Amino acid sequence: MPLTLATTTPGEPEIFASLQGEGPSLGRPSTFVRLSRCNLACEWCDTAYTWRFTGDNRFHRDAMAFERRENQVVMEEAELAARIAALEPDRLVITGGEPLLQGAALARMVTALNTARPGMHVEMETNSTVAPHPALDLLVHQYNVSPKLAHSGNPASLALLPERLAAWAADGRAFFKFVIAEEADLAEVMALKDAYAIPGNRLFLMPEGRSSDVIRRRSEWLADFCAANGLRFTDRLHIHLWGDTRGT
Ligand SMILES: Nc1nc2[nH]cc(C(=O)O)c2c(=O)[nH]1
Ligand code: SF4
Ligand SMILES: [Mg+2]
Repeated sequence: MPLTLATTTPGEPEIFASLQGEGPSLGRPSTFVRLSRCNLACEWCDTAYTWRFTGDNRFHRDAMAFERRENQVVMEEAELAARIAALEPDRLVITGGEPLLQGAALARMVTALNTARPGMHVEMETNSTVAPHPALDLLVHQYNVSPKLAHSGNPASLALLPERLAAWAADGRAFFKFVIAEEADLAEVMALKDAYAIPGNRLFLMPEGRSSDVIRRRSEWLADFCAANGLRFTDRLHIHLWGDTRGT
């Protein structure tokens, strides 16, 4: 089975070289691949074009519906590996949507990539709910794990899976990245940190926002909270640089 990618414009797969805008690798030149589909539905999702297709009426604050045909493109693993190998960065960020939903195909793609371009650093963005396919797990250097809090609108029974959270907490490759919109979200993070013994040096807080202004406003109190509690702060560099646009 090939991979289903998101698109920048109809028919064009979302594969691009940029700077990692979030988390422990912020600022590093990286090639991004965005896969389509997600098993969650966050109210403030900034990539709803990966999952909120016509007929899907799960709540989203923009209530946008996307035509599946214009927003998905299917690609063979070898073709994707060749496109990544042809770009400059020696780091790959696989994102979505929820990329681990396509774990077996991703394992085949990264295996091909390792032949075409040995030494690539492979970083995976995930919403925390899907166990990595065992073959893929052997090929990933870093996970950026973003469990979704109550303000995402997802029921905790879908978004916060104890077995998964415990597994990520125990994996030194996994960096947690919580999206924070309100000060009320902080108590929820601290409870998860305690419950799963997540070390502060692997726990990032990131302001929710799709514009520089909103991110800046929330950063003021969020950065103070991080400093006072031994947690890491991450900006959303790509939003400041390029705004909320596909392919950046
Ligand atoms: N530059 C850049 N950095 C990112 N880090 C995580 C991203 C994502 O959408 O998962 C992302 C993205 O879309 N662009
Ligand atoms: S988990 Fe990520 S891709 Fe899925 S709905 Fe939430 S923010 Fe969007
Ligand atoms: Mg994003």
